[in-house]
Amino acid sequence: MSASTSPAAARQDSRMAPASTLGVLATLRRAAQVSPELLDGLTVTLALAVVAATARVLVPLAVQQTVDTAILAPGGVDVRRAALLVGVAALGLAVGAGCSALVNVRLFRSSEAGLLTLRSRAFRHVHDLSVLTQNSERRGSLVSRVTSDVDTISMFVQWGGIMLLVSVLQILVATTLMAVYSWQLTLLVWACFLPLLVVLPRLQRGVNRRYAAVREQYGAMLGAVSEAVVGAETIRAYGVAARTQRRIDAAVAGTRRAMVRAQNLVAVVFSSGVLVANLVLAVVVVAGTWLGVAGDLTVGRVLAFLFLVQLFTGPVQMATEILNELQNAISGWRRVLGVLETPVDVPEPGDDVVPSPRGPAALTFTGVGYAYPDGPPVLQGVDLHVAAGTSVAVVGATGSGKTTLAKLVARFMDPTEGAVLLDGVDLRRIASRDLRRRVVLVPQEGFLFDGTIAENIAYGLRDEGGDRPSTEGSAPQDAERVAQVAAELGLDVWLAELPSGLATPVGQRGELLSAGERQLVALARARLADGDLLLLDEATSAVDPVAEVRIGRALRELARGRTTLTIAHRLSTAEAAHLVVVVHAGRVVEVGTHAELTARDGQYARMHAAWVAQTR
Ligand SMILES: Nc1ncnc2c1ncn2[C@@H]1O[C@H](COP(=O)(O)OP(=O)(O)OP(=O)(O)O)[C@@H](O)[C@H]1O
Repeated sequence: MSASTSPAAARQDSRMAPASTLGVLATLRRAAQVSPELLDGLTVTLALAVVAATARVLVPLAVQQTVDTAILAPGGVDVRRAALLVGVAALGLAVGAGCSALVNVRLFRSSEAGLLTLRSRAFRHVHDLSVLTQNSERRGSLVSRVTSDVDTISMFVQWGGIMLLVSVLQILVATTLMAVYSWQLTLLVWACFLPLLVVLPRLQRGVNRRYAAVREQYGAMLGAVSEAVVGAETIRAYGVAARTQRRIDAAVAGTRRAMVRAQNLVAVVFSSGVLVANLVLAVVVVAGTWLGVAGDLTVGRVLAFLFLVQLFTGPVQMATEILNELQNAISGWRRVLGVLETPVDVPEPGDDVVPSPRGPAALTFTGVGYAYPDGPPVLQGVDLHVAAGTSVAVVGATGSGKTTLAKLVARFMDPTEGAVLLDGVDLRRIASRDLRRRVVLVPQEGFLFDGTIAENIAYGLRDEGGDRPSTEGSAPQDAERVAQVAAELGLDVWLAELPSGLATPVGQRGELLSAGERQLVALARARLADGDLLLLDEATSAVDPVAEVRIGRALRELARGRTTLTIAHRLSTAEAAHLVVVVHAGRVVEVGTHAELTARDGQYARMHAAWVAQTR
């Protein structure tokens, strides 16, 4: 659990202004608080950058001095002085290059360290956000905040920030030197550049907009292509290849159009920079010569001006480009800081924490109500007691609130009213490490990771310390335990049929296994996790009769001796449970044994009669 997710941190976060409303400086300040490494040794880096920028002005200075005081010296060419000046300039340039390299290395180090902290804090926080927030926030955008937004920031921090500084410094130093040589010519140079300074930022914003359109079109193209690949079977089965092709062609054409539009504008921006630079050179030559003839300017100074103008053009163009990058980085920072500020809605207990030791688990709902954010109540006034070691089947129409009930027990979110108690203790007072050890949820579609069956089962292993499940399962004792639970659940016959048994790869999300086989792996994983309270969301997907028998056997074995709450989609599960709970429109409307409820003329009796008529 990261420091940022403690209740105190969350409270502190909620007192601060949200990141999305912060100005540029405030965003940078807060970013520096989150990643203090970014400021490591910044003063030295800045000093080195100043030296590097100043060193570049040495060439024009040396040219002027060499021409005016060595080549055109009153007593004839002074070779020694010329050599000395060139030597000093070369030395200065070498020192400048060294400083520049050091600046890069130092910036790279501090920014990598800072961004590592930022990325890992953001990732851990995303992980700590409730399942609810992750759903509503769209997982994709959360992932992009942790990856591409941090990359945008990284681009700016590693390159843009310092280049902006160096560019501005270079412009200042070059202007100062130009002013010393000739204020008239300096004014002329600035007069030529000013329109560019006004127009460039606008053009640059246009370029940004057009590149945003390119990214959008590119995303649409990727979406169309990947959908066609994933849905290849359906496309072939329905003979809609031509239609799909047209969609892809349109997306490709859209990307091309957007790209051409963006590139056209880039060409305009680039050419206008070159045009102005050349224009300024011409102006300097003409005006410089004129001033020279009038006796106001030496040959060396005119030549130095030509070099200085070169030093001026690059930074002007670069600074506008970097200012844009700064805008992107600032919005990236705001988004990442926004993630860090999202309060954790299932906070860890504070001082009121109560230990929850292993052992038979009793579950109680007292006056539980729940509404999803901005939604109507989906559970109301739920009172229920499940005795330790018993099995409960929750039944009800689709959308009645069964899964929500189970999610509250797993503490994916907290009830908006009332409380859920484990052995009489409110879940909000139980440390998540204890809760995860005691409550194990088997979702309808257990997620399988790319790896072998054994590795996937081993996700159920817990470290001795408690909460971190082991993913390797490679230690000999782990492999033994994996094989043992597989045997206990009666999976050895199935595993023996597979080419590599437990070492069989499952593919991404388990796509190499059938739906029934994936369930078997998920059940073995839950068995290894060995909780006291089992939450089973019964799979609705149909499996073949052999798999059905295997799953049934594994389920019975898994549930033996544990408190079990099953969201039952098959009424046969309800028949076998100790207690049946009927949920209707968010309320518990009937509770009793199967026999009791069928004897009543209630909702369960009607559901059961309909099911019997359908299946038997
Ligand atoms: N993440 C969510 N955000 C907003 N509303 C939700 C969310 N999940 C479920 N709901 C709503 O809550 C209600 C209860 O849903 P729930 O999944 O608990 O029903 P269920 O009985 O498990 O249904 P099913 O048998 O189809 O799985 C539904 O109206 C559903 O639309």
